[in-house]
Amino acid sequence: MHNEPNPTRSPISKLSFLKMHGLGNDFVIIDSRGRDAQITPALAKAIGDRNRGVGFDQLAEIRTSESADIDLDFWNNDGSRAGACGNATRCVARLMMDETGKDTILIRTERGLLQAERAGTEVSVNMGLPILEWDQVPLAANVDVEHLPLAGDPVAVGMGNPHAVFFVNDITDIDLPTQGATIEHDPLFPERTNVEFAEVRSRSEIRMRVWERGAGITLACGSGACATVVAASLRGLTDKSVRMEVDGGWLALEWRDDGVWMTGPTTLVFAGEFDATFLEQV
Ligand SMILES: N[C@H](CCC[C@H](N)C(=O)O)C(=O)O
Repeated sequence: MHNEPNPTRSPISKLSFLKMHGLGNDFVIIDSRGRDAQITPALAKAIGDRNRGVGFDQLAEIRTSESADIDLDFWNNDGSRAGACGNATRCVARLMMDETGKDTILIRTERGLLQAERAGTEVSVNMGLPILEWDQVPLAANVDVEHLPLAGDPVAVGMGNPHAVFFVNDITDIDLPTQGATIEHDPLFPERTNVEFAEVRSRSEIRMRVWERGAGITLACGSGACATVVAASLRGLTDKSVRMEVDGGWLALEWRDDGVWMTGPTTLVFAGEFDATFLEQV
């Protein structure tokens, strides 16, 4: 009997990973440098299952880069791709800083080249300039991004992924699962959307809660925090530099001429290895 490899099966027999989080926004990080991409939608979904896999808000796959320190791809736990993920970018930047000893890391993501820097015990990343053209967010219709024609008068902001930011008087007064899921799937957003609710506490402080496209409620969302400071500043509600309290802690945000900078903590939780029997079932 021949022991031919089964072409329908993943050729991966063991898969090492790291679990990290930034403000409780949690990630599985897989290093695929020097080899072909290993993550498929089915594998992302299986790993992302909190009962049968490990669970994560996003999976980040590190790839060899020709133009930066690394390339980075993001997956949601429903198996869909995300064009941007600020907190995972900060987490992976921390790994690369520890690995190389450098204080500045260049990371190429789907939205372009991002620069991350050591900021004391924290990590800052420039998430790039906000996208405010309706077809680039993207939206399904040519409407005013600063006042979307939806109940609650949200602002649309693209950060390499779509966001709808709602300003509310009282953050405790929102039904996040119901409103989040409804807005995520509103036909105005052809690629669905991440949804942020923001209570402006002062010109320099915002309380924000998030419903993420493809992941649901999370304790923090870096690109969502960036979108929120842009929206608040466009509406004249805050300055361009704010402290933001999310469910998982605090981020510092600053919309500068070269992009939206976000600073916050990163935590390495553990290193693990997916077993061959788990991978074979995917
Ligand atoms: N947690 C991420 C955002 C994930 C966005 C993802 N849910 C999408 O489909 O765009 C962050 O820190 O920016």
